[in-house]
Amino acid sequence: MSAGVGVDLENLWIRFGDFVAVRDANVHIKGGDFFSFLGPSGCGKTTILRAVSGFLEPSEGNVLIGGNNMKGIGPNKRPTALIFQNLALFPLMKVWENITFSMEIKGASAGERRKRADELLEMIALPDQGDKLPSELSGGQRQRVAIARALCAEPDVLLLDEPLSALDLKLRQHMRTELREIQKRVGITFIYITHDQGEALTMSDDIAVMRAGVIDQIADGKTIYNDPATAFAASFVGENNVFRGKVAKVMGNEVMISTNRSGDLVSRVSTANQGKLNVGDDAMMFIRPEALALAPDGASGDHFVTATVTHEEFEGNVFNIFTEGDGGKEIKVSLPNLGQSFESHTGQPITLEYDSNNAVAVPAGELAAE
Ligand SMILES: Nc1ncnc2c1ncn2[C@@H]1O[C@H](COP(=O)(O)OP(=O)(O)OP(=O)(O)O)[C@@H](O)[C@H]1O
Repeated sequence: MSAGVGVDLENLWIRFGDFVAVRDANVHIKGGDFFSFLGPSGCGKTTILRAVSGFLEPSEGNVLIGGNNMKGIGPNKRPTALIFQNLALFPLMKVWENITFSMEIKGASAGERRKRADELLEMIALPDQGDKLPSELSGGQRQRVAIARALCAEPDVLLLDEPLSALDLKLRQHMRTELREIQKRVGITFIYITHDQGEALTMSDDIAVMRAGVIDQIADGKTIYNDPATAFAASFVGENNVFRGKVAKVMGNEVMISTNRSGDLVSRVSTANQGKLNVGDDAMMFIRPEALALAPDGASGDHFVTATVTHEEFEGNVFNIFTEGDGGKEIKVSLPNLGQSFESHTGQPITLEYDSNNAVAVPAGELAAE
């Protein structure tokens, strides 16, 4: 088992002509971690992966693998292996031959190759499947074979470019667990890129949230979900309700934000922004649908929002109430279904309460597209 080799991006800039695809990225990926770059299409994730694998030279800055600067080192000389969405297994080769293709090129004997293939098949939980053809496996099994093939070359770092996106939803969800388990077993560094927040949250030790070439936040999934650093991170990862306004008062790590429609609201300031929100600043407050609750009649104060219910839906595990709130923006409330009866509120005004610890304020900024 490898101790894991770290990867560092230092002041990395990547330009295509005048277009800046990656802007001053600084990332430290710990050896043996499962690290994800998460962001919408076109934000620069693949470009970063290409710079790590050596298929692209950065315009400025450095890529370090295991502390070694990779400048001028070509892709086949780097201790990395890359897995794409398109697996490209050789259809006429048996599974074990596919897995050990890199050894065959180096002249390893059939006996050695078979032994290594069997070890790797064990690793990906597909023992006894080596003599099949790729077409005799399921999509998820083929994906695991592609991983085994990449691992056979004994990379220090495995780079995965949206490897699950061609699979159907159920399989994709199942493969998250599989991938994470394989990564723990081999103990090498995985760098994963995805636009799917569910994948990033379930598998990663740490996540870099990217927006238009810029890394907004690097943290573990729980921190990004509960304590986002920017309006983009708050709105891209998970569902969130946003309230816009100006900071009316600063009270330690809390602020009071005055909004046009909902009055004054009190919120915790996200950790990354503590001390940075001042009176008069444009701010955004985010509250998750599950952090809002129906308030008892006659509630008042600054932990309450009033809104009019537009429609409701029953989703099985939760009952969703959609309301028109601040500036006509929709506010969603998700109440857990604990077997209680739900009274319809459609068309009625309601009051929603929240705990200021579950609300988070950041400077006003760009929101993720809906
Ligand atoms: N060779 C290139 N020449 C010019 N522009 C490029 C080149 N490669 C990428 N880009 C641009 O750089 C930006 C980032 O591209 P990149 O492929 O890294 O995005 P991404 O986040 O991986 O998106 P997706 O999830 O759609 O793959 C895009 O706007 C893309 O058009």
